[in-house]
Amino acid sequence: MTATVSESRKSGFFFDFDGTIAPIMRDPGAVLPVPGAVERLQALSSLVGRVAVVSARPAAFLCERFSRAPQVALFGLYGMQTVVDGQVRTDAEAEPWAPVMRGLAADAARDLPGEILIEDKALLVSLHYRSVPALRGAVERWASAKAAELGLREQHGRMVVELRPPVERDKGTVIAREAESLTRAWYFGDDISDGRAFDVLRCREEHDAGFMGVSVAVANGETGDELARRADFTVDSPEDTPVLLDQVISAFPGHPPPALTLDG
Ligand SMILES: O=P(O)(O)OC[C@H]1O[C@H](O[C@H]2O[C@H](CO)[C@@H](O)[C@H](O)[C@H]2O)[C@H](O)[C@@H](O)[C@@H]1O
Repeated sequence: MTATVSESRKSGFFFDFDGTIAPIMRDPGAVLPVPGAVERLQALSSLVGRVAVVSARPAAFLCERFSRAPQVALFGLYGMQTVVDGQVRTDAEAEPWAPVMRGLAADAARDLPGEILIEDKALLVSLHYRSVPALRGAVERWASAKAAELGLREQHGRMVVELRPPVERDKGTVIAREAESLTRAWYFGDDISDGRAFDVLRCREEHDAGFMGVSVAVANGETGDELARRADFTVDSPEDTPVLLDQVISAFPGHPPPALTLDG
């Protein structure tokens, strides 16, 4: 903590959304940040050089959830979307894939059982089997075949398989770029895709003696303990992330943590 406080303007805090600062629920559209998370991120953003949310959610969804934290940077669809001056910008390399992804969402609706929730995020299609875990194998086989047929990338997550365009964007590439000018970077995540950000921080540390990366895993039985074993710290649930952030915030002189509120 001291190392971060002493180089606060060259420090960054980066957060995954679902399962890290938001609870896991059956209906993705109903998810809000856990109580106090938005306030903690906003408070941090006035103390350090960079605070950002790096998620597979669309940037527009993140804009709604973080409207009360205007200094927090938002990266959606694994970095294929960014928000600049309140406007969502989509990666020029990814955009031409929109028709392919539209067709894919239609194929999924036609081919997969009705219990599979198809989340069509324009440039990313998520196939959720949370309500019928027994269909995991069938969904994964369908997704792999489609990825091979259309030249797409597969990303596995918590009771979900996602398909996306083959562009070089993931949580690791976002963190590598965002942390370039920083000497301290913290990343909080709960899922397989967050491992890429952990890797980038570890690699940068190995090659840059002046850099310190801190990986924080939010434990859960679905991802297993692989991410937690690679983390510097582990918290037990998304609700515990604001508690850890309180410790970080209170390490800054004259900055007691903000009061928890119940509306996220
Ligand atoms: O990068 P993230 O912010 O972690 O987003 C990853 C995916 O999160 C969401 O799915 C997960 O959370 C859902 C809501 O709690 C849950 O129903 C689902 O089973 C989880 O996989 C989101 O719906 C996806 O679009 C994101 O890709």
